[in-house]
Amino acid sequence: MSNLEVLPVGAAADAIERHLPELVQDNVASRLFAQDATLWGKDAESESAKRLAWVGLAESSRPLVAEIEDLRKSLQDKGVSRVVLCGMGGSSLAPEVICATAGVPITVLDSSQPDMVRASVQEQLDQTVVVVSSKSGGTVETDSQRRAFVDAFEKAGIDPTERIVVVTDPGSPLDEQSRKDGYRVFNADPDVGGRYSALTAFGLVPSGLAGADISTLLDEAASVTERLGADDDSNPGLRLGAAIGGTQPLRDKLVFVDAGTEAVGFGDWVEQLIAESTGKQGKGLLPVVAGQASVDTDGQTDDELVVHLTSGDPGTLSGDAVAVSGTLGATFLLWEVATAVAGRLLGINPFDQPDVESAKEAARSMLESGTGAVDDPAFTDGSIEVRASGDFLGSASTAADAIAALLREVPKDGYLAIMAYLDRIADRSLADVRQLFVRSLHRPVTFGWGPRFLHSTGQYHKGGPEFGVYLQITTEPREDLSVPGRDFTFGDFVAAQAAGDAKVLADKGRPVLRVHLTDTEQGMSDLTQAIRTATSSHAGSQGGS
Ligand SMILES: O=P(O)(O)OC[C@H]1O[C@](O)(CO)[C@@H](O)[C@@H]1O
Repeated sequence: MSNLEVLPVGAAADAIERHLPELVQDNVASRLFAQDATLWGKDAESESAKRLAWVGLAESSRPLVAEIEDLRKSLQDKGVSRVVLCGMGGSSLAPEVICATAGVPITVLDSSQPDMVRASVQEQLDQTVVVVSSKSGGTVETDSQRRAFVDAFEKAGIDPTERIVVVTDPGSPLDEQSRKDGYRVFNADPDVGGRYSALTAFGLVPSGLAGADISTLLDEAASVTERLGADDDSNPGLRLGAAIGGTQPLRDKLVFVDAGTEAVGFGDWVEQLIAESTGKQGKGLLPVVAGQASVDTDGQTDDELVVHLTSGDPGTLSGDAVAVSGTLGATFLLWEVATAVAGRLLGINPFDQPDVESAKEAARSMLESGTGAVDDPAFTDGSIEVRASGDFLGSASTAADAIAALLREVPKDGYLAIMAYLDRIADRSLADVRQLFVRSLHRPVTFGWGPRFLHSTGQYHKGGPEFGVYLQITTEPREDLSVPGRDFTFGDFVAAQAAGDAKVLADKGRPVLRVHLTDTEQGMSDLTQAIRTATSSHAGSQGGS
């Protein structure tokens, strides 16, 4: 495989032709690799100045390799071979892709859903090392997961400081407390933001401990650093940035299709990078992670650009699309450059996430007051409680009618976001409903597991264009779980996160339908049936298939 290829057709090719001369003339690539913070305008300068060190990680992360490999060996000598990663968004998405692509096992716990936490905490503790990753050290999901593991190790008579490794920024509350308590701490480069941190300790420590070849990953990024920093119209980073951020009219939905890439689950990583970097000030690009679903590309809409993730020859491309191939390390760096370039073309700061805090604040206040997550349902249909913001429900009295009413709210340039606060391993079949909605709506449909998506597309939902419509799915945990040392349980917390996010969206006037499953198994079956009924009636009403 070549180490990096960007092949555009249609609107993507036009965008490159239109923008490349200026990007080259303005020395955007060389300035980016010189960490020039002025590339995104005055307002973005102070944030950008402390968020550009990712351009040099292929070299600056090199010393970590030996440290991580030594630690892996010493753990293996003690029979510790199971790696669990506790972290959200940029603190866990890259290791998940690196390990899946390398075919090495890792358990990524990026949820506050009690059943998921319990499953991770209870399994093979005697063989487990836990990496607790948090740049800020303040993410409540990660802190709660850490507390659960410390408690479990202590109850099993295992010294937590022997089995928990911390990755965080120097000087974070987590850094100071962990060092004081005697934990092994890896500090990450503080001048790299979470979603750009794939090649920092956040990406390398958990992946290296799990057995991935992190030295080669850095070699792959190093091999393309010169090309990506060149003020040249063959620069794949400039080309991809122009393709995704410079179409006219803007194709602001990027449909990521797995077209043979060897990078397993790459869409989930690039989704956070693009959504959280560009979705703000009412603008942004919405990643739609379609996997291998051709239904998303059969009826490409005029605001979609298809991104084929390939491992080489993409075959004959049609429509408005771009094919991208490359080694994993090279492709991480390519997309980071492309997102920074697209941010310049879109006129936004690609390094802040101003709207994420609003949902965290809403969740905190609900936890403290113990209200909000339990407002009365509009009605209950069997095992499904139905709540809605706004008055779109009308006379709906069944879950199917409520969903059909929500579908009628999707604007012609809008999208539907499904946000499922369930166990993404045990309940993974629920993700299949996305395609039913795509077939019926013929509009982009995203599916995110909660609370994981809050650290990815969540910024876009709240700060991006106001044409989203939201279906939130929550459930009663099979069994709740306390958070040691806190006055709330994981069940309280995930309910408050869902209610808080729904409130922030509703306060922005967005249509939000909240379906709560009072029994997970029965509820998933009833909900899937209701979705089938609603999507077929919606398709019928549109004269569609
Ligand atoms: O690494 P931290 O500080 O726990 O943050 C986790 C994630 O939450 C966010 O800060 C907000 O979603 C992301 O940018 C980040 O990757």
